[in-house]
Amino acid sequence: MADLSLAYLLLLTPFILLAVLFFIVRPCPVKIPIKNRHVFITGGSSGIGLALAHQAASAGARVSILARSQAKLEEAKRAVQLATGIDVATFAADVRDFDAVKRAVEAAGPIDVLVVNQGVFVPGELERLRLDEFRFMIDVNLIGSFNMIKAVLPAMKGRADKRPASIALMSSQAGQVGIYGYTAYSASKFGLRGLAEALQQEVIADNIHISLIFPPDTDTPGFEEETKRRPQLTNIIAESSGAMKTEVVAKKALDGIKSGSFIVPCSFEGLLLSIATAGMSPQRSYVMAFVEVVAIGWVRFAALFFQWNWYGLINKWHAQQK
Ligand SMILES: NC(=O)C1=CN([C@@H]2O[C@H](COP(=O)(O)OP(=O)(O)OC[C@H]3O[C@@H](n4cnc5c(N)ncnc54)[C@H](OP(=O)(O)O)[C@@H]3O)[C@@H](O)[C@H]2O)C=CC1
Ligand SMILES: CCCCCCCCCCCCCCCC(=O)[C@@H](N)CO
Repeated sequence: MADLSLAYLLLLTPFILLAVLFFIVRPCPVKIPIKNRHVFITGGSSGIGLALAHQAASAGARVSILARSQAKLEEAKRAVQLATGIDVATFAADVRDFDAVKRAVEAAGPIDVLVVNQGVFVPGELERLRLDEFRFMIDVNLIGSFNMIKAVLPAMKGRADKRPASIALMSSQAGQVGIYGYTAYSASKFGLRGLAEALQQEVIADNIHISLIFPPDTDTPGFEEETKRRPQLTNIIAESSGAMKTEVVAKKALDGIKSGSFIVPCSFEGLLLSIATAGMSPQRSYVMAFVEVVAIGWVRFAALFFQWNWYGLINKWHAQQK
């Protein structure tokens, strides 16, 4: 009799766990509507940002894009107009210049979905990177994101439309695990995670929801430039997660934003990496929370195998250099 109830309890454990998680996941699940809302994308003139502009416009959003080069902005505007028949608003500003950003944001009007996507990457070993190169990455990727969010928040909080709003940050898988050749880049992208976790607590009462997107290598114009000077070992290690098409990454990102997900992986390896690095991040989905709780030990085991493999590759590479 006692044996039988023990067996029942064991069988029931996953369901009990699922039920508990259903009630405790916070912040609560949310959907972010895109149609007829103002989506503002930084770095929207190229690569992932431009693909996002296309897809958001097709989904019926009012789209604004911001970047430095007026010429690239105009070209992007024409491309979206040609493909979708929709006009996007363009703003030329450098995210490092808070006053310029503030002026652009004020001219654009209240924003419902901010996608902080601008980013620069200069790969190279710390010893070889120049001082201005690592500062450049921290300034554009991290400080620039602070500037954008600080400029956008007041009007976003005061929006007339009280429906859920979103701030999405474009990190990278190199913002979940440090990778050879990416000291400064990884630091800038890891920084976004701290910013995102803390900010979510600060803005939840205003019905604003944060998403952090973690793409692997993606075939953008920026990436094409990067590969010209990427250290061989960076290439070898990054190949663990392959390369993705820009449109696919943009779709994953937009779906993640719409579903209000805090962590947004873009591929299967990305999903494993997100479980391995779940840490103390919020998780709104009780199903994903269940997967994390059940799988985390084995995924950590897999992660240690990746490290074993990477250090093996590094060793081999150095042996070949001799
Ligand atoms: N491609 C990849 O392999 C991956 C990319 N990512 C991240 O995704 C994001 C987009 O990357 P990707 O599409 O490849 O980039 P691209 O280089 O193709 O485009 C970058 C965009 O950001 C803009 N930008 C750059 N610097 C500034 C600045 N200081 N102020 C305002 N705008 C700026 C650029 O316009 P302009 O130069 O005119 O300012 C351009 O619109 C980045 O944050 C990147 O780190 C993450 C993982 C992988
Ligand atoms: C169980 C654990 C599974 C782990 C799989 C891990 C794979 C990690 C590979 C990291 C690749 C980083 C690419 C960065 C791309 C990027 O941001 C640059 N292209 C700059 O744009």
